[in-house]
Amino acid sequence: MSKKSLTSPRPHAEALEPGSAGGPVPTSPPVSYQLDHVAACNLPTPWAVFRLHAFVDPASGKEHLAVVLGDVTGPEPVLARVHSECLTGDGLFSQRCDCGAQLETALRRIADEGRGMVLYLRQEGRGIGLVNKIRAYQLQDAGADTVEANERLGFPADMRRYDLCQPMLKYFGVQALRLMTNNPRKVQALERLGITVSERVPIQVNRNPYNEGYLSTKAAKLGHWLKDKLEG
Ligand SMILES: Nc1nc2c(ncn2[C@@H]2O[C@H](COP(=O)(O)OP(=O)(O)OP(=O)(O)O)[C@@H](O)[C@H]2O)c(=O)[nH]1
Ligand SMILES: [Zn+2]
Repeated sequence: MSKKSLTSPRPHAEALEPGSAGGPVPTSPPVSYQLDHVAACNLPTPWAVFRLHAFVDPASGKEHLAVVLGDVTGPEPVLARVHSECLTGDGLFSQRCDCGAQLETALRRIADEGRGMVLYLRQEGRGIGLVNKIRAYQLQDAGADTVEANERLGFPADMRRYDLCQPMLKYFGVQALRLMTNNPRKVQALERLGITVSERVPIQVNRNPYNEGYLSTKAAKLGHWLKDKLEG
């Protein structure tokens, strides 16, 4: 690591507005996002051939994805996951968290039903960015928990925003979600945006020796609904 980054007073976060500091829901008013739908293609996976849609936020240049199966337009609630980017878990098989297993489970469940969507939001590391998440992991390797590590780096526990779900759901004509999550603040944040969450579907997978502490801290400090027993 360079001397400059070691002495940086506050690591630079991603270009997202700060949300709740691990509190109940983001307190700042929802931002009205204009997302551009740029392109769509087939996405063959082991479970189904999805449609992959690329959106761009013109203000920040940030790219977001929707992975869609079947006809999601209309009043029938859509089985959905709002997934925050985790390169280490989603792409590098990291066992430090449950993200990769949750993403796979969500896609598999949607394939089983033949209808649903994953909104893949590019807010890595709960909004602090990839390098800062690795800084946080370094602090966790030295004994901090996931919340303490963020705070020691000068960040709130969770900087994510969900405002950009609105234009994505509007694009597809989705009216209500059956949301796969264990995060009560995610449900509250979406409902605060006027998005109907008709059902919260638990998605508790891949508890292992490497993420045991991480999951316990999420339950204790971030209020996640996590029970000891895992689902399939
Ligand atoms: N800052 C930080 N971010 C992390 C850490 N572990 C995972 N993440 C990020 O956390 C996000 C996933 O959030 P989680 O808190 O695991 O889960 P959630 O999306 O709030 O809730 P679920 O819907 O139940 O999965 C991704 O953006 C990960 O990159 C960590 O130790 N520190
Ligand atoms: Zn993760």
